Amino acid sequence: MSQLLIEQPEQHTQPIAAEATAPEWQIEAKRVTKLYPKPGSRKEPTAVLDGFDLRIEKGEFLSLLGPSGCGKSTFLNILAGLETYNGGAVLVDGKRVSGVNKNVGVVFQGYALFPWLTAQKNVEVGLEVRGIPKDERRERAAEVLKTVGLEHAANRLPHQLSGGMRQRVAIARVLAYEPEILVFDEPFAALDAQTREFLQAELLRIWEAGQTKKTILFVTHSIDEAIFLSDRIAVMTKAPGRVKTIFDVDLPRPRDSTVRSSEDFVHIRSRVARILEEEVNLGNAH
Ligand SMILES: Nc1ncnc2c1ncn2[C@@H]1O[C@H](COP(=O)(O)OP(=O)(O)OP(=O)(O)O)[C@@H](O)[C@H]1O
Repeated sequence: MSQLLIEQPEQHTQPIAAEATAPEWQIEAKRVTKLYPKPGSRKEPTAVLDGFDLRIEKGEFLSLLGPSGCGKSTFLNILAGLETYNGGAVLVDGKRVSGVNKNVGVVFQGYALFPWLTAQKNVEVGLEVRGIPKDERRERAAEVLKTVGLEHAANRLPHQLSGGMRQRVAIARVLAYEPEILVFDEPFAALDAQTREFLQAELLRIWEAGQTKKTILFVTHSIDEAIFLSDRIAVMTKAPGRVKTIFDVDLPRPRDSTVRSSEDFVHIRSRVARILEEEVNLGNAH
């Protein structure tokens, strides 16, 4: 008993108010290092991430911006359990990431749909590998296709869908198995500007309507996309990447496209652009 008291003294002395307001970190990256072998050399690896620190709260929408090659996708892949890392720690719900976590859903830029399966079946397949019974699979897939506005296209094959529709199927597939965390790697980069803005608004609508908000890590090259969507934006340094500056996006929610022309939006855009340009220019100087 006395040992227990010695090991946990803070729990008895912390004020209750401080405990109630302490953020609940769902994702924690602490001093993460990732090395890749240099092409042509086995001995000298290159650091892609070095001292990468980031904390994301439960239910938060955080975007990651940074110069090309700074390690954004690398971190996303580490978080999803698709890549290993060499130093530091990446924790999800306080547990070290080791291998693919079924609580993390990933949406990539390429739609990665099976071309021979209908939209409905493409969504169902993700549920099948998770052992969901057939009837429930069918029901859930139809439900999420409705959520993303594609119930009319459920029986179409991917080649019969536009790029934006295909990306909505990819999002539906991930939403169907209800992960708590969603990670997006430039999901709208290949789409035309109009479809891109439409899907950004759709993504916000779906996320804001969720009973329990999912935690989102969103990798993008677009400052406007990051501002429109996010609670916070983390700007990375050039490689070896680490988080350089974090911006709070204090724009009211729910957001619609009118927010893009607001004074606050324009103001934060210039602040983020200045920090990002510093890094891009540093990269170009070498
Ligand atoms: N499997 C790999 N083996 C060796 N090097 C790799 C591997 N994957 C990525 N890299 C290198 O790591 C660096 C970071 O890549 P990453 O894709 O994470 O950057 P990024 O910030 O997402 O880039 P972009 O914005 O251009 O998509 C790049 O120089 C890339 O060439």
